[in-house]
Amino acid sequence: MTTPWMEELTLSIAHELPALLSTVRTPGDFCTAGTIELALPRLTVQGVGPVALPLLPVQAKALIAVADRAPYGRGAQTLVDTSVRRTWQIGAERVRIEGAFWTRTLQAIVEKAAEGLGVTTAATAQLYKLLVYDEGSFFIEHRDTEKAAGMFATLVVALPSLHTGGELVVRHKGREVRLDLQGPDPSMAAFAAFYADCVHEVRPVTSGCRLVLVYNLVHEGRGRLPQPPDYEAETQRIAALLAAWGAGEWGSDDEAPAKLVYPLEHAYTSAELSFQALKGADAAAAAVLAAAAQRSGCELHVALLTIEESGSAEYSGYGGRSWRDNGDDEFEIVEVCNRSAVLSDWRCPDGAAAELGVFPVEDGELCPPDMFEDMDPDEQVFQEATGNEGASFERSYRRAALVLWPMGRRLEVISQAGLPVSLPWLASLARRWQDSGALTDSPLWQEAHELAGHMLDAWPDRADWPRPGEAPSTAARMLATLAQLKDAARIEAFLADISTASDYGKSDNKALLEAAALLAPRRAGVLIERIVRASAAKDPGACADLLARGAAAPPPGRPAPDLVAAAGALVDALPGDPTRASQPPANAWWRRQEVSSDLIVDLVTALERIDAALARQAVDHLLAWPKTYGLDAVILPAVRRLISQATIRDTPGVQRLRAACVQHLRARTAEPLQPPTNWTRAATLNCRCAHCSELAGFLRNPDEQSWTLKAAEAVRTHVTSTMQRCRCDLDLVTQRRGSPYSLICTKNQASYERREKQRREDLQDLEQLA
Ligand SMILES: O=C(O)CCC(=O)C(=O)O
Ligand SMILES: [Fe+2]
Repeated sequence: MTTPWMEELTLSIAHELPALLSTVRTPGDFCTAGTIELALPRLTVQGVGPVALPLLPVQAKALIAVADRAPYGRGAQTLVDTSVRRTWQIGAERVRIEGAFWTRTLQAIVEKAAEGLGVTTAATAQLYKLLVYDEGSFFIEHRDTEKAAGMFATLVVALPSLHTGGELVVRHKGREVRLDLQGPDPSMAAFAAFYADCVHEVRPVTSGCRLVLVYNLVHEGRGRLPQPPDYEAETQRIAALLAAWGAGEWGSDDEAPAKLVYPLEHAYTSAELSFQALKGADAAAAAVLAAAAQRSGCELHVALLTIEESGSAEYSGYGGRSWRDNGDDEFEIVEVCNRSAVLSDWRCPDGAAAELGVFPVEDGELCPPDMFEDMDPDEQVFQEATGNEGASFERSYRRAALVLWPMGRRLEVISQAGLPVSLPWLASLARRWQDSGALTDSPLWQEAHELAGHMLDAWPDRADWPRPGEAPSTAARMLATLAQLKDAARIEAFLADISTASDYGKSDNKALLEAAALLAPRRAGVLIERIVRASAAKDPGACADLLARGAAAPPPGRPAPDLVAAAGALVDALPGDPTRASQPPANAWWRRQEVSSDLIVDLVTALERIDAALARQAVDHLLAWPKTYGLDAVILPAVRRLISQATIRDTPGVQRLRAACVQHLRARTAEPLQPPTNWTRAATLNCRCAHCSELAGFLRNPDEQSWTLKAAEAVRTHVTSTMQRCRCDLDLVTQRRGSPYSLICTKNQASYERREKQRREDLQDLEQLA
């Protein structure tokens, strides 16, 4: 529902969100942490001397020997109480830390800390103490007292020293961060900084020794002390906006975008993309959006946005908005004809990669929708005009973007991304549901059921056409997943739907029947009949395979589908009789495949199991149209296979086909078969030109074995092709001597040899069949 004022403003949420975010410019939080490369400094402690890093246990002992028990402040007093604070301290005046790189390292730490805290004015770090935490040391929750004028935060730098435990926990306004300040490597130092009014504690060290330098971060100059950036008001307004979006108050699901894509300002490569690596205003926007998304039930990711555009351009020597192409020519863009926008390389707020794949960006999802109008493309190429085409251009933009959607529309977003994304997603839900052993009322199943519903609503007419060979189609993968989920309602809807789709193929059959087995046999039969009616004319082989599989033993514990009607539909659509209405139109865009013996085997096997009368009718048809169902090419190979199967061998249909083959073979074996007694050979040629007539005379001549045709190449080629077309009993050799060359033709008895081979095969077949 749209409220009246929204109609007036005609603003979309894709305008409103960036407007609110535009005031959020400074990143920063109450606490920040990081690691930095550390060129080892020279650390000297009065009473101990030089201290090696990483810290050695003997030197930890030596440090403790010269250290004091650290006190804690209570009101104006400082007290030592090892039940409140148990750690060792060495005052700054007894610690020297130097080295060629140290000043630079500390400077970099202070800069990073200041940025993380959102401090834009200059800050310096003053060493306060060196703290040594041996096993069992800790510091309970406290706030630091202001130890120097202008101090606004505490900076802790952990020096390389092996230990476990000792995490620093910082709390502020109901939020908490827990930091393990142990560099990942001895050449790294970890640091943390937090505003002075934050409550913090150090958890007990459970082994080893924790060694930290504590600094006061001091504000230079006059003016108000830095404060943690507070975008609470913005966060609240954005959270309210997002909540309204999720509740449909910015328009129904059809009107309001399902997701929002907010491009960032800085450039990031795919490798460096993460919430943690965002800079400046990007980091600020991400932090506010992350908090607002969490409060309003939205999911937030960062991803790479790629926009590609192409269209027409014009050569322009003058003004206007134009770009200089690498040469001297100037072009102006006339019209953007194609635009594609996709998201990839997803990351979660916690830094993990999200396996989401490539998502399209739909109209109305970019924030703001016109953001690319003023932006320079990352790449732009102009193509000069050619003879029949005007000048054109291609360009692309690449930006990191924050992407969010209401949790309630997540499945819609995934299905909107298309089958390459939604199908694996559904399969993973199904697998997880099956592994969990849960029932169909579990949330996981419901989620899968809902996603499948979205996918069926958007199922493409031809999911993946043309389809690569025998790979299972997307339809088959969908059906297998629905069968895994035992989702009878969606299977039913899907089978009713794909029955008219033109991309059904043989490789779908297994999945199709496994899914159909979850339906009532009668209903399964009706749906299978529809599929056969829609596909039999185009692919009778696939339909025959479907019926043969369906008529075979059903999966254990499942009734067989009722296939009589589907079988009838296939028999009606069998190819052959050109007067049948079910025959494909002459202008069909597909070409029917040749009838194969597979079709006959499947057809007869299926029909003999499903309905004897239909089997009889089908066999009548096969024998009535020998041009389509050639006895030698199709029927005989099928019969050989059919009689090798004990369960089908003796059925009436197979017996009739066998009898027809036997009759055909007997007739052929009765014909006389003798080798030629002289040089006369068959001379029925399909050309009467002078050369071919001369050839015919030679073939008929009982006394001539060889003939030489000395003629130009064109003539030799022509006569050769006649001989090949008419399968003359001749061996050919070209004699490359003299001009023109000569074609020497020598008679053989190839046709007799072919017949003789055929005879041997026929006799073998007869022995097997009769
Ligand atoms: O050891 C730390 O990480 C913090 C120490 C601390 O809180 C303090 O010295 O006040
Ligand atoms: Fe402290």
